[in-house]
Amino acid sequence: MSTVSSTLLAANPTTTTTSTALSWKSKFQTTTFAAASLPQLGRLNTSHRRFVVMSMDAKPTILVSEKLGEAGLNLLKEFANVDCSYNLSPEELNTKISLCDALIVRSGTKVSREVFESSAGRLKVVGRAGVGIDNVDLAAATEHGCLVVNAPTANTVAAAEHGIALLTAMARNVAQSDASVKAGKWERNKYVGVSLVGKTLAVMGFGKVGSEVARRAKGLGMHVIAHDPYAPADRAHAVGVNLVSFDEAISTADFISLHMPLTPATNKILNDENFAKMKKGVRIVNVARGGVIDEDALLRALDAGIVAQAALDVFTVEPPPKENKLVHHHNVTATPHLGASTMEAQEGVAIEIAEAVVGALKGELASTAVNAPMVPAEVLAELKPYVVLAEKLGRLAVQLVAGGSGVKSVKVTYASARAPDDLDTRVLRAMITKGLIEPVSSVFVNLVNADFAAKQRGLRITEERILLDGSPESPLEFVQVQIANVESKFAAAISESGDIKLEGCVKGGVPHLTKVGAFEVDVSLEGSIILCRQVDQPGMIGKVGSILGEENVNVSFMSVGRIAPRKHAVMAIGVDEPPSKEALKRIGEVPAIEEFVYLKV
Ligand SMILES: NC(=O)C1=CN([C@@H]2O[C@H](COP(=O)(O)OP(=O)(O)OC[C@H]3O[C@@H](n4cnc5c(N)ncnc54)[C@H](O)[C@@H]3O)[C@@H](O)[C@H]2O)C=CC1
Ligand SMILES: O=C(O)C(=O)COP(=O)(O)O
Repeated sequence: MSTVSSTLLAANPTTTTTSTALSWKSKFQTTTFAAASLPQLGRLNTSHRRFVVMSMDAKPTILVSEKLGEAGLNLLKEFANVDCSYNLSPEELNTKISLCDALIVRSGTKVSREVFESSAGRLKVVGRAGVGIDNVDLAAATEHGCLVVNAPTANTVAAAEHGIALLTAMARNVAQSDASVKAGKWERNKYVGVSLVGKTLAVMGFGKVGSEVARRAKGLGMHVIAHDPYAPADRAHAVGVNLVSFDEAISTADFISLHMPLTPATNKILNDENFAKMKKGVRIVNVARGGVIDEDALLRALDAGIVAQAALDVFTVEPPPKENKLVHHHNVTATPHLGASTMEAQEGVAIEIAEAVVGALKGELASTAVNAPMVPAEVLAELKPYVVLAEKLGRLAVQLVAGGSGVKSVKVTYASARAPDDLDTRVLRAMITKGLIEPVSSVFVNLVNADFAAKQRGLRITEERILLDGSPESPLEFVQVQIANVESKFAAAISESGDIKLEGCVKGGVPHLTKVGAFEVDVSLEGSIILCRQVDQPGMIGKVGSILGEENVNVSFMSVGRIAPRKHAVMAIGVDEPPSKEALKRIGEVPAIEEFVYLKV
């Protein structure tokens, strides 16, 4: 039996059984869901603990477009159909992608906007088997609700070791002299190198790789400084490194080693202006990304003798064109993007990315998500019933809006005894957004694209916290959703402030609706709901209950909230199956009922 956790990264549900969507499944797929893991599937008779959805193919398809370590491939194959197709042209990739639920790439595949557009919504996860995600159009991924995960740790040491290999090889002309010996020459005077000990190395980007390079360079007796606007000074001090300004780093260094990501801010950060600030005879190592150097400017700096040597693992265009002058420059050592290419790193990266991709396809939150909030598994487990509550409140609230009133402004209030930094509401906000948008549009919304989807619709969601006294044992006491400046098809849902207002909480792990407008109710959000406003009087529950009974609708909960005896009251009725039109008509005809609405949960 395979179980699927309720997912936050879900595909648009094509099945009608669930509101919080499934992951990669389509309505043709056979999957057995454990009822307990999918509370949103509705109330199940205990004799029907499983849902079975018929299928043509029970496995998702994962396209692996570049060579991946065997151990990772094996993990993928246990869960999915794996299509290893290397060296695809962009057109071939665009064609294939519409048949794939996940794509795994390294640095050689450009995952452009066209890839996401061509996938027509099927692609749910892009796994980058490595660190740099500059080859993935993250904005397009997010807009298409596609999660991007990377494998940020497994190749750190390999990249750092390659940096050191290039540093030492460059200083001692290893590549050039090797070529010379192989050409039958013996040029001992030509290849006199420079020493590293006592020299200053500037590590540009003091992250995982940069700090490992620094550690190793100190072992070689170098004086190491670093520049990284975001790195904490104490982490640098722990390695015996001083963080300095960009200008100080590049102007005092004998060697510069680049370890920052390629971003708009670091693009061509080493340019003519900055080469001019460097010590004459500086040596440069780049195992980061080709794009952080203006390659034409580097060529000019090499020719002018400002840069004595460069060792480059990465290039703006990979592979670089055959006639690339940098590659052929006698003072340049070049390797074909080998930083991560050790047996150990490739196995590690493959396992790291396979686990992340499979987890994401199963609907789990990835801890290496690049374009979605990373919520630790234990926090998510605790928030799980609130996640369901959040989506249901959004879904109910939007159904209360009268046709023609555009929803533009939503306020969400979280009441909790937890300190604000001890309660991560991003997931809840995303799920409320999902609930608000999905019933009234054709888009699907998940944790990845919720904020984007809201913004695109001009939907402003503000969040407020009510800090309660008491025990912070449960993360939330209640959640309120208010929609401002709209009319409601159920006038009683309008609160004193003029907004549609719903409030809910979790009781015994089950989400409950506890307030509609100014009326307190208590109905478990497991089936669907009928809300009736009536003049409070004896016998109302019986009347409506018997109409539903006669129409064969199972009532799960009934609750009446009133302002004062014999005044207006709101009755909330939980029903297991949708009532027929006839049943609803009969409820509307009960004389004391002033208005009613049927809401799908
Ligand atoms: N050649 C290869 O095969 C490999 C290349 N890489 C490249 O190395 C880069 C670094 O990898 P990690 O250390 O794992 O990433 P990381 O995210 O741990 O470190 C990057 C560091 O760069 C810093 N940074 C950002 N903007 C900066 C700026 N303008 N100036 C200075 N520092 C800046 C960040 O604060 C961060 O500390 C990756 O982005 C990737 O492009 C990584 C692995 C293998
Ligand atoms: O992890 C990175 O950022 C790398 O540059 C490694 O690239 P690769 O997976 O070897 O194509």
